[in-house]
Amino acid sequence: MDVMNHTSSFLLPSIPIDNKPALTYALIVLNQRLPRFTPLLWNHAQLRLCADGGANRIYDEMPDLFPNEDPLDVRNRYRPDVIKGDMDSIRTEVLAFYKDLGTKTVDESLDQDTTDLHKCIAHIQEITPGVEKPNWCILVAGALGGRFDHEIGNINVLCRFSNIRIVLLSEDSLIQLLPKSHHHEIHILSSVEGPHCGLIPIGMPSANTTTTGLQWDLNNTEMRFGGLVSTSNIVREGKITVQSDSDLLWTISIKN
Ligand SMILES: Nc1ncnc2c1ncn2[C@@H]1O[C@H](COP(=O)(O)OP(=O)(O)OP(=O)(O)O)[C@@H](O)[C@H]1O
Ligand SMILES: Cc1ncc(C[n+]2csc(CCO)c2C)c(N)n1
Repeated sequence: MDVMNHTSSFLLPSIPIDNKPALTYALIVLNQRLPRFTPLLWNHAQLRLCADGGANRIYDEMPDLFPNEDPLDVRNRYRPDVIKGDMDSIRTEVLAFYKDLGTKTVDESLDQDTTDLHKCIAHIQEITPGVEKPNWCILVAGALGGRFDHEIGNINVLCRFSNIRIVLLSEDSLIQLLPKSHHHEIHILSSVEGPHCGLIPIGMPSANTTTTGLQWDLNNTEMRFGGLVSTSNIVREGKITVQSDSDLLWTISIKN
């Protein structure tokens, strides 16, 4: 089985040249308080989208992250490529501001069956033919914490688009899906992440998961909700390996 490599190098100010795998990033900003490292993610990304009210966050909160600069300069510098959603949360003046700067806006208010995050991922899929390839990765800022139904909706997007690398981020943790189709090697950047971590079966139990590099490794272990799920685990080595018969969520704490 092929190995899929993972590192959180998007949390570093500059991505090391020898970094493997070398990924191309897109960023989606959600309608939650911006993590402090959002400008970093923005600079790494080739494509930047706001999900509906996420545009208010860029408009209101990016200037707060640069207190010594004129807010207008900051807003002009951080211009999203696309704003997409059902457009019930973006404020009129924010929409007008970014339209004037040339941002593409897509109003999908007729679709009340998928979330704004889902709409943004589907949009990236439409305009980026190679996004399912393993060298693409979509970063989602503001996906965790806040309303529980939104969090679960965001996690459901990981399952719905399980063929695309997607990383859900908040100020203090990240979540990604480890598909059962691969063995996984997670290269830990201990300056920015860990040591707290978790491995969680999603959608169905896992009959068989084996890991190395954790304080409480799994050894052909069964995990299921109502039984064992691996929360409050601790990263012990620089490389974590995971193999499982089911898709799992990997989560690790982000240092501040
Ligand atoms: N509190 C939150 N926690 C996690 N994600 C959130 C939260 N609030 C918004 N989001 C994410 O940001 C996206 C855009 O948010 P927005 O508030 O514009 O959505 P919405 O469609 O108006 O939500 P709703 O109608 O359910 O309140 C959502 O689709 C969701 O993915
Ligand atoms: C069974 C079911 N539950 C909830 C919704 C509502 N909903 C889900 S996504 C969405 C859009 C949010 O921007 C809305 C309103 C639905 N349609 N179907």
